[in-house]
Amino acid sequence: MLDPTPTGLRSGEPPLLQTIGLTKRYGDFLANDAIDIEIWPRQIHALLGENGAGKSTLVKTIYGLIQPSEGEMRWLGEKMVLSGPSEARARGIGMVFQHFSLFDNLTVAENVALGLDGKESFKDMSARLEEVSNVYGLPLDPKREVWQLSVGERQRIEIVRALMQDPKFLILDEPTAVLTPQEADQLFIVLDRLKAEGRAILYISHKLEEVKRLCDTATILRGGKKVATCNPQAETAASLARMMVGADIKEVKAAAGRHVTVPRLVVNDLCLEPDDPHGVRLAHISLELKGGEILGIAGVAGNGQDELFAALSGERLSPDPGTVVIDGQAAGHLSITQRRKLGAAFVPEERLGHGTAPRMKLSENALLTGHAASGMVNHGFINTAATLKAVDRTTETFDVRKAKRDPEAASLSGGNLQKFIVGREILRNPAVLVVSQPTWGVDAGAAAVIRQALLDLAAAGAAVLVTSQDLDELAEIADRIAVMFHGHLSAPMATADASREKLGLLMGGSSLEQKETAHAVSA
Ligand SMILES: Nc1ncnc2c1ncn2[C@@H]1O[C@H](COP(=O)(O)OP(=O)(O)OP(=O)(O)O)[C@@H](O)[C@H]1O
Repeated sequence: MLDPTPTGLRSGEPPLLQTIGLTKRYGDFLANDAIDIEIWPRQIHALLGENGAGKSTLVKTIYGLIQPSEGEMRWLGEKMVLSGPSEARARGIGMVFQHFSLFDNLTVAENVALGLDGKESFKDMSARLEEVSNVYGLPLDPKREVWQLSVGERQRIEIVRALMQDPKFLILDEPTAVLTPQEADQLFIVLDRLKAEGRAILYISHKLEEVKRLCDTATILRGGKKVATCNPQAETAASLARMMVGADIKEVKAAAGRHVTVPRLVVNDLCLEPDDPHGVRLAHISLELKGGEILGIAGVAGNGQDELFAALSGERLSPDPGTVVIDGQAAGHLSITQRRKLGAAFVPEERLGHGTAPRMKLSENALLTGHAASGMVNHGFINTAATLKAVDRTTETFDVRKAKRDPEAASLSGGNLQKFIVGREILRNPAVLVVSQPTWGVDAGAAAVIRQALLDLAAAGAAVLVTSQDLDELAEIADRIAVMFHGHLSAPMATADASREKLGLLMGGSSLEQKETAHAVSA
């Protein structure tokens, strides 16, 4: 194994941060088991591991959010005990979380102000916010309210807020999980710049190709223990995955000769005004999805995907029932529960709050979406055993790792919660599944399990609509791909014809015809 310590840094200088035997217990469960890690300036250090391996636990300890059960941390060689994140920030440790800690009804600037230590006036802080966001090429309008922003823009707030504290060491928890390829490229430029400025970065990601491209060293956790330190550039994505999982990852395979049947989800000329002034107007959306098919919807976040999800799921009703047809029944005017009774299932993009109620147990969450169409409620009484059985089935099939049988949703690691939500809906055997970002934050092994389950669901006759910003994911599972831009949906094309370039052009709003005409004229 290569020595990941940059040359020249060993001569007497202590690492910026060092953990020695760092351990975190939850009851009998060891979330982190005696972890030693060294963080050096001018390095992008990857922290890799399966869902539930203990990555977030480790970085939360380093950021002072949780107290270690044993072991110690050293900052520039001196013992460091943190009573909370403000102490970590005071030393120069910044963190960008996987789940955003933003208040929806406050503006960008108000949110940033709340996360800072309040030593400057609001006006000065707003000016600095604009300056930092411009310097790093992460544009933000300080006056916009957060609920109006796409997930990618929300993440930008978190990053700018962390940069405004001028950190020496920045921790990023799965920063590209919700970004488009272009947004991710922009972020990599920012990270390279931060590294060149002499800062250290700890980078959690499940995207192994991007880790190989970006990171100088990697620490790999498995089951709460450190299992390896390596130079990711000298590894392959497959060898990194093997170290994480301890075994090879199965390939996703579509069933041969999948039977395409009748239309099960039809959208007819759906036009919908947004319910907020900055939302996206859905403009004449039509699509037809047959049983046995997977249709992928690509697009930059904030182009109407959320509005389309709301119109399909029944969170927004349409005045014309015929705009959404589920299994031959006009459903545009029906509620979520009524649509579920028709055999539809929905997985929204946001896991906490939208996909699950964070403070409720998994069984209670299973009941929230499953009560309409399964045996969880008998004559008005909740069948607790049935709700627990649903949790067990999901947990076993989708390998959801958790500390006890029926924990609160919020206690699950991000990827495990996603496996739970997607699994819960797939196991209901829906006729129609509408799913947004199915593998957001999910590790490579679990992503393969979820993608395979979507393919199997289609093979069993369901119509599956997948919205994803991950073009590789769509290429792997979708039969056809359409692109959303400014509330319009392009005509779906066969996945074999959907090159990254064609999709990228549509995602940027330029029509292919225009491009071709321009080519013809200039030729
Ligand atoms: N407050 C808590 N109470 C009980 N168990 C917890 C708590 N927080 C985390 N855990 C458990 O500790 C384990 C490690 O979780 P952690 O969030 O650190 O994993 P992770 O590697 O970051 O996973 P992911 O990639 O899914 O985000 C998980 O099994 C999780 O259920």
